[in-house]
Amino acid sequence: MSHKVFIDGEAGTTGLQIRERLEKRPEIELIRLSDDRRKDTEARREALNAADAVILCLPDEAAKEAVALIENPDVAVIDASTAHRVAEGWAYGFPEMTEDQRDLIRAAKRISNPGCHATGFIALTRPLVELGVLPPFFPMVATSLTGYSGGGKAMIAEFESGQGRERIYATGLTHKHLPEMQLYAGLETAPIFSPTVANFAQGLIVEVPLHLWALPDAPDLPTIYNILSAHYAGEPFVRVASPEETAAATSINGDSLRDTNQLLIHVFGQEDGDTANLVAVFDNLGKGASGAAVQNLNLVLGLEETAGLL
Ligand SMILES: NC(=O)C1=CN([C@@H]2O[C@H](COP(=O)(O)OP(=O)(O)OC[C@H]3O[C@@H](n4cnc5c(N)ncnc54)[C@H](OP(=O)(O)O)[C@@H]3O)[C@@H](O)[C@H]2O)C=CC1
Ligand SMILES: CC(=O)N[C@@H](CCC(=O)OP(=O)(O)O)C(=O)O
Repeated sequence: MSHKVFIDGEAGTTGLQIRERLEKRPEIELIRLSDDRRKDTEARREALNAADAVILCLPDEAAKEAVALIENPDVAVIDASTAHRVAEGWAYGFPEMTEDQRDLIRAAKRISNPGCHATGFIALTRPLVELGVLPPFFPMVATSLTGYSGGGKAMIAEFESGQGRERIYATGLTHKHLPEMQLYAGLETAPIFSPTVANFAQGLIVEVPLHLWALPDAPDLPTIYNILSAHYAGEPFVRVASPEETAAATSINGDSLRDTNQLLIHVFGQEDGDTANLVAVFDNLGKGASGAAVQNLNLVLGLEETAGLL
């Protein structure tokens, strides 16, 4: 049986990578609009209502408009934008987050694809909050190093023209991923979050440093490792590096998982030390966007979760 899928925003950075992952799959029939019709409201309305699933790879306002154009109750929507990440009635598209999240996604008609930075932060913290090792009131700090494709077509053009400069941004401490980071990590306050965009195309490293001594029960490093490693055991796309692998990783390149849907976690620190640095490495356009969207699509269409993904 073939499944009709429409990617609204197919010509953009995220959309293009989703198309590349889907067009090789015989069980998926892509509904496509010609270049002169891809922003035409009536053409989009028709495509949005004719699909079994649609993936929105649009700016927030256009994503909201697309959802409003859908009248067919059978259409499943996966929104890659920030528009619905903490909205009522939308399932958060991070299947590995908790035990029941995968089933929530399978049953949902409205799925929000997580933000790239948020994916790393939540992956590192939610299992610890869930088990009470990280209390919800704990003041958190996170940084991120992202490839420039995270800024879409405009930022790609800036860096590829040679004009792009590495920089910290979101300096007002109001990054658009803060609400989803707080909500889905299970925290009472948002983290202080400082991202850096660097001169490589695709990849992301999120870091969450922790003073273990300041946590209520002062857990040691092996406790943190064991919780994360048990939480992600058996996951096809999220892996916690063994202590030996982490000890050997004296530096990490931002683009080391480029073109995959993998997310690799390191728990850095000394076994008997009282500080830790939790690190998540992945592709901002893989597990941080397009790969994650395809994983969610597979779930919502009842297909093999790993189909078409590395
Ligand atoms: N890049 C990334 O790493 C990530 C991006 N996202 C999110 O995914 C969404 C898309 O981002 P990204 O792919 O980077 O952005 P791009 O700017 O690369 O692509 C956006 C696409 O949407 C098209 N578009 C804009 N308005 C409309 C409209 N009204 N109707 C139809 N098409 C429209 C644009 O057309 P045109 O080509 O004419 O400009 C463009 O092709 C955003 O919400 C972004 O926040 C999420 C996670 C990661
Ligand atoms: C380099 C850069 O600008 N990156 C974007 C994140 C892209 C992304 O994942 O966020 P959305 O899905 O929420 O758009 C940013 O930090 O705002």
